[in-house]
Amino acid sequence: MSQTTPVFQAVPDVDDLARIPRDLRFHPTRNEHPRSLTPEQIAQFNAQGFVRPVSIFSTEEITEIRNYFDRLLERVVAEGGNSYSISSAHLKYGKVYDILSDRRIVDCVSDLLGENVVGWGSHFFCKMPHDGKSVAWHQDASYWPLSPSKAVTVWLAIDDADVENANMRFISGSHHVGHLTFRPSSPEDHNVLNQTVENPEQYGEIVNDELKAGQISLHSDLLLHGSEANNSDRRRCGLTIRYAAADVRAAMEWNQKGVWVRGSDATGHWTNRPRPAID
Ligand SMILES: O=C(O)CCC(=O)C(=O)O
Ligand SMILES: [Fe+2]
Repeated sequence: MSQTTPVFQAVPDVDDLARIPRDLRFHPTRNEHPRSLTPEQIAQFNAQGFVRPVSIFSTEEITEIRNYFDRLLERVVAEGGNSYSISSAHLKYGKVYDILSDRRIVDCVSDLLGENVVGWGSHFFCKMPHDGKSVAWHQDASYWPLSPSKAVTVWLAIDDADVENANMRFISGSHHVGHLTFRPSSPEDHNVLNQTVENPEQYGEIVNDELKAGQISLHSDLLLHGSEANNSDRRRCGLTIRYAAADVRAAMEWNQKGVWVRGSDATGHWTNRPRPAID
């Protein structure tokens, strides 16, 4: 297997995505005996499209992760990157691979996606104080060359995230309405990504995803969500970690991003690269 890390666009071209046939319907979770989540949390995921908050890392563990991220960000900025440019990080940094494959996180994800799961994405959304960047209302599945839409994002709070420093916000129940129409974001949106769904509140109520550092939320790839600009003096860093059921097919060579984190991938579609040697 090649040891070179392929380079993937964090945000693929809209026209390229439109050419890929995708089944973007919500697939409810049926799991009578969850291992880590409660039956109520499974029901909440099906009804509302998210589960939150779930405590994963202790104060000591998340402090260590935060210190690691601080050093990584310094390195990346010195090389010309920024606080949003660290993506597909599990293919480059062993420490991020370890978080993506952490048993406690994977137990929760597997309760939602089944016994065979790949982890394929890891992207830091680090809002520096007053950096002016928002994340416009969007559905993750709209950005991804994956089908069917059986994918879940774990948002790990590296810093405490709350209304003051612009936590992520969900539109409860919006995962039931299918793939929504969006417009290309305009410069005034100051969007980290490039799609904007208008009038989100017509699809459900806004829920603030306030999390303490070390906690996660999990959301469906069809759930409408976003976040406002961070107008506080506190940083708001989250690590988004993306998972899919192993029977999901990826186009644009995104299968190369996937590592097996639970069970197996009988078809060998996902490349399952080894842990990167450097942290
Ligand atoms: O961190 C944010 O504010 C948005 C992250 C996001 O869009 C996601 O987790 O899918
Ligand atoms: Fe998202």
